[in-house]
Amino acid sequence: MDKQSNSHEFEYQRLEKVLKIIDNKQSALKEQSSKVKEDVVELRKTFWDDITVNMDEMDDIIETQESIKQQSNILAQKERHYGKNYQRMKQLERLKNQPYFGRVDFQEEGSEDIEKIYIGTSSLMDEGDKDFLIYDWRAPISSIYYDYAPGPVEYRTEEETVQGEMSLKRQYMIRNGKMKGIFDTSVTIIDEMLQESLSEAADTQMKSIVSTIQQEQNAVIRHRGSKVLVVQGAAGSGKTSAALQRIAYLLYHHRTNLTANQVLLLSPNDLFSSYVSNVLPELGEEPVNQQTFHQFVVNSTDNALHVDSPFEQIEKLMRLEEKEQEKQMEVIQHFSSVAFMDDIKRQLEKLNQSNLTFRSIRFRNELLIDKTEIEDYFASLEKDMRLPNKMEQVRKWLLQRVRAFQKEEMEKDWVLDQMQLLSKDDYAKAYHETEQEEGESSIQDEEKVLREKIIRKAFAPLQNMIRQNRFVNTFKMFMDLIAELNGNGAVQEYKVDAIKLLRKKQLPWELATAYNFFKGEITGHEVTRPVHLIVIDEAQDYTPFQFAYLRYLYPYASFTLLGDVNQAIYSYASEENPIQEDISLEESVERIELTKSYRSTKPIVDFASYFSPIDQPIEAFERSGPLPEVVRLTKSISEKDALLHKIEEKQQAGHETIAIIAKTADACRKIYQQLHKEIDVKQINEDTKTYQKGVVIVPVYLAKGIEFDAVILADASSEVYWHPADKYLLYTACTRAMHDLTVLYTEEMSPFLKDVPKEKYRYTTIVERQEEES
Ligand SMILES: Nc1ncnc2c1ncn2[C@@H]1O[C@H](COP(=O)(O)OP(=O)(O)OP(=O)(O)O)[C@@H](O)[C@H]1O
Repeated sequence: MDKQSNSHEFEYQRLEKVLKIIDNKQSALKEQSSKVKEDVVELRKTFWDDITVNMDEMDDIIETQESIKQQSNILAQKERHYGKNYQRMKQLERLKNQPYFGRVDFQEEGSEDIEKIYIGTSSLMDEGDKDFLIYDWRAPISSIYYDYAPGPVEYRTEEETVQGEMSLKRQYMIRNGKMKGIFDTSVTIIDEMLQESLSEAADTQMKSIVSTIQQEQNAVIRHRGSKVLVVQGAAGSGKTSAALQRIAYLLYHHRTNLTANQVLLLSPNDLFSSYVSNVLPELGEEPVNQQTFHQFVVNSTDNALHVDSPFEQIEKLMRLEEKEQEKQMEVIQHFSSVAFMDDIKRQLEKLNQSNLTFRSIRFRNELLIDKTEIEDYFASLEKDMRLPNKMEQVRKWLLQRVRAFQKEEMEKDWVLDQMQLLSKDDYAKAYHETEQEEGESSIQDEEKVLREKIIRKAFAPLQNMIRQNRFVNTFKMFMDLIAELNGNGAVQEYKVDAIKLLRKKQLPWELATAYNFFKGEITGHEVTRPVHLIVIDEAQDYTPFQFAYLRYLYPYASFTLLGDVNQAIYSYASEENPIQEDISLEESVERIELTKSYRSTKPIVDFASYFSPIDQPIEAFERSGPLPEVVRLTKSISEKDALLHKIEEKQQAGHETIAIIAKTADACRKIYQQLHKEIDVKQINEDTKTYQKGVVIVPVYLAKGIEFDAVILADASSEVYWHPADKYLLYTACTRAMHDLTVLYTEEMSPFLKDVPKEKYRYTTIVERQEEES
């Protein structure tokens, strides 16, 4: 082994050398960029100078067009070049802070040489652009760093599997370009770096985990093969982190056929979206299209509808009495199933063979085309044609009919009346138009132009209405479908209330996906952009119907689903979700399980594991911390005082992000009312867009996917968390804590907490502060 190149001295010198090269590259790039910028400015200024505009003959026109095109191409090329330089500059800036974080010495089978592979967030070549000084973490060879300890190793490239021997594996802690630590490891990735990273305080933005990716996470990130990858991962096992790294990995490896705008990342709420928004840019990638499923549904539904959110659904449900709640759950489950989707398909089949509900077409309060005429035309179309194709025919036919009306309407008096209202400018334009077309302009020609203009404008809304298929009343047909539903007593009862809501143009969440599916099957689904990769985080919160809908909309896209069956907070809504093992998906699906939990300290993971609703392996990363505290509030202390006391305690312990988690928005509001005059505290609701440090009050379902230094669970009494579905909420709430967990209750603790052995937590009773202090 080459002792010299392993010495720390060598590493310090190398770091200096690499930083110098980065500096040089930056200077060169700056110079190049300012040159390109000057070129762009100059080219924009003189764009027309190099073009000879000649419109005399057809040949001249073509030549002129050609030369404009060429000139635009040169400009676009230079602008692209400038954009690329800018991106590279940002990459170099990041490398300056931390050029690399790992090194492996690798000898390929059959080769004499041992290569020193340094790994960082992006690659760097030497001055002559011959050798890699740093390999991008996504390069094929970099995978051995994440997958192996020193010894025999292999990695896959697009073409082959390369085998060899790893003789050294080293980690560097480099901050602001300064070497802070060097660690050699003989097992997989050494824990020191991970320990350091996990012991840090919670941040308002998620960090990339590129330097400490674990082997099982690497399998998720680099997975290829099946079109659907399902990741079941314990709370805090790095699912979201791995999902974002996977997107960065795929964008890097499929540069030519996958761009950021072809990726759709579905996240649980806006707060979460903002929390993770920094990771991809930090990895040097463009942000991808990120939406909640609710936004996704709203975007493709009728503008006039109010679509309830899943949070409204859960809140409504939690407000109901036990018996009513059971009924409503039954109803929601009915509408969440793939069986209901099949019902809709059957209903559509029937509609296709009979008729749809159309709206008559009117213009200026006059009936232009009666709905019965549209019905007759629809009925005359070939029976076997699919509904969206029939609708296209109807659309074309209607537009044709409208064009004929336009001609008739041209001569009417109202057009003349409107002409009087036109401006001088309009008249002047009409004059020029006719002059250009006819050579000279006559009053009659001008009037014709002006009449056409008025007609075009007047008919535009009608044409839009036809293009947007508003001549077919999908919403009314959907209401009819709901009204005619068969189903058990609960569904029958529900129908009545649902119809009332629908009449008010309010779409309950349990019907929202179904309506979009129904509507899309009639008028065509609004899939505006090509999407090649869909990543669904918190996928356990999707109903089978919702997932089937996405698969149906994007049959050619690859899917990565990440979730945790134990955090199925909508288990109220559906007993099934796409993360479950026994869910049968049509095609081949590969599953990866992440069992190690990184977020919380070992005592917190151990504590929560006793009330995880489903028996799933979870292993805590060895990080110590205080035992969770379970506190009974006696009658002598108010909730307000108890909370203030606990918050102060956490602040004194140095925690910066402290969450008071309650079950419902109502409970959060009450707590906020009690505290906001006493301390600086923020209430998080559905509309909260950004995550801030400090003390926050948040309902469990909005704390999903996020983490806090300390969590205080406001009221874990038996009357709050009692239903089997509450167990998921309790588990989700407690696993948000990184370093410190406190659970308060009054009178009797939740039955789920009673399953935790006493030695797994500190049990205290809170008494009034004055008493305690005296
Ligand atoms: N390999 C790793 N290196 C450093 N930190 C990690 C690693 N894996 C996970 N973490 C950290 O653990 C925490 C939890 O990660 P993440 O939020 O991705 O987990 P999750 O599985 O999505 O959690 P949950 O389902 O409970 O919301 C984050 O702070 C993340 O940075």
